[in-house]
Amino acid sequence: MRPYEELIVDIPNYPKPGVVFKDLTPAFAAADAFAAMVDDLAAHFADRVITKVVGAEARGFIVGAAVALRLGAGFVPCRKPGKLPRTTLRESYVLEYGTDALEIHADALTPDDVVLIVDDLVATGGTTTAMVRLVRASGARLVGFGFVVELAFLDPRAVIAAETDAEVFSLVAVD
Ligand SMILES: O=P(O)(O)OC[C@H]1O[C@H](OP(=O)(O)OP(=O)(O)O)[C@H](O)[C@@H]1O
Ligand SMILES: Nc1ncnc2[nH]cnc12
Repeated sequence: MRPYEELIVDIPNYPKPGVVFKDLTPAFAAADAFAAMVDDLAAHFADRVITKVVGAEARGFIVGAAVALRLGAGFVPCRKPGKLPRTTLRESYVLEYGTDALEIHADALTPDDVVLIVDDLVATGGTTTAMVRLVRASGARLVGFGFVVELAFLDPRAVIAAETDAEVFSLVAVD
């Protein structure tokens, strides 16, 4: 078992009844576990020339920025509405426990960029779908997805496959 796996804590009925929340903060806080997580994600994509990692507020920033550093790529944030100061593109999405929208700076990616989307967790695939659409609208080329946790029982791969054939890689699958 990799060191981060045993540090992911299940919180039943958070943030609402019926949801089992996967708390990754202990795995971020342990230096060896955090390093292993970032190294395992980066290693999987190390043979690709990735120019930008795209990640979503807020937990996607923690993993995404670290993976970007390991890959020698830049990091581009997707933020909740109203947080980015310049002209943005916006996409709405549905969460396991609500709805929201994400924005990206309109000039953050160019058609020359090769993009990896990174997040701590994929559940319904709603957040990921919004990021795919923002990357596409930016004109960049999406090559893959790296997730720490995939809630496979929600079948996010089917949702992602409806958008793109880019590779999906997860470190921990929850069936
Ligand atoms: O696949 P989905 O159903 O879209 O869910 C996955 C998203 O949910 C969490 O973020 P959340 O929106 O809770 O925001 P946070 O990172 O600010 O806590 C997680 O970090 C993913 O981005
Ligand atoms: N079950 C869950 N645990 C942690 N983050 C989430 N984001 C969406 N669903 C989640």
